[in-house]
Amino acid sequence: MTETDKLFAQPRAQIGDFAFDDEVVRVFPDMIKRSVPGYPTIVETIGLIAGQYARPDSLIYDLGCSLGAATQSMRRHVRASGCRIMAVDNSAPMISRCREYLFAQNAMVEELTPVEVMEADITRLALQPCSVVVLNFTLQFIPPPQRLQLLTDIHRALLPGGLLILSEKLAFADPRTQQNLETMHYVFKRANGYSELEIAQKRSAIEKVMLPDTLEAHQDRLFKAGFSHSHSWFQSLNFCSMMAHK
Ligand SMILES: Nc1ncnc2c1ncn2[C@@H]1O[C@H](C[S@+](CC[C@H]([NH3+])C(=O)[O-])CC(=O)[O-])[C@@H](O)[C@H]1O
Ligand SMILES: O=C(O)C(=O)Cc1ccccc1
Repeated sequence: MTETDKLFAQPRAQIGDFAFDDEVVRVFPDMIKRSVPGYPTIVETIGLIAGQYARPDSLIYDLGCSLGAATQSMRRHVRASGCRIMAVDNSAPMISRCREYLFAQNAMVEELTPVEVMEADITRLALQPCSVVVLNFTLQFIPPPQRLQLLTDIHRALLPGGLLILSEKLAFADPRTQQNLETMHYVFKRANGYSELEIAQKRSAIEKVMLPDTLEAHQDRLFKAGFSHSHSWFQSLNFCSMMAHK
């Protein structure tokens, strides 16, 4: 069983930068569900989309896999023969718990797509030819100057007809839109039991390490990286998921 997220419940004298350490890993499933509107739908639908685009005998990457939620969904939906999923994250505690969860899934469900779990920095990975790549709320944690290179590397590794699924928190150029959706995101968190203090302290912790782009910036960058076509397929408040075609 996973714990309830109370990480930011007590007042802190100083708020350090948010990191995917042991403390966060212990509460992560609860934290992400209560913080990201639409997360369960996005995870389930990533499985469906991957099932449609996975080619026989090809690789699927889940980059910044955390506890492997998207990987678990894809393993249930991908039916193409000879496919293998590579789940990658650079947080050692995430990776070790991700392995436990996937092992538990093996025992419960038959005919799952095989997975390899890897502790690595995705900006330094030599990507192999693949049919599907998932960046489910990962790109927003990559330093902005490295984002185009990562997408270019992903585009190069994708096979013809390959697909990138990219989910992100969005920023909005129009100040009223930004304000409205940011407020509604706080309303969502309040409705999920987070206090004003928890919301404010978490905000300070992530503001320097998680830097959202606008949808337009994402689409321009995807185009520059070589993708021929991209569009969003889901949005709940300021959280969005896109697909980009090779
Ligand atoms: N350079 C990097 N290399 C590898 N991993 C990284 C790097 N930078 C950050 N990460 C990893 O990216 C993940 C982002 S969480 C993804 C949720 C998941 N996709 C999910 O479907 O539940 C999103 C969130 O917490 O909002 C963390 O596990 C980091 O360790
Ligand atoms: O909590 C937030 O405000 C977010 O924007 C999403 C989030 C979810 C989990 C870890 C870091 C950020």
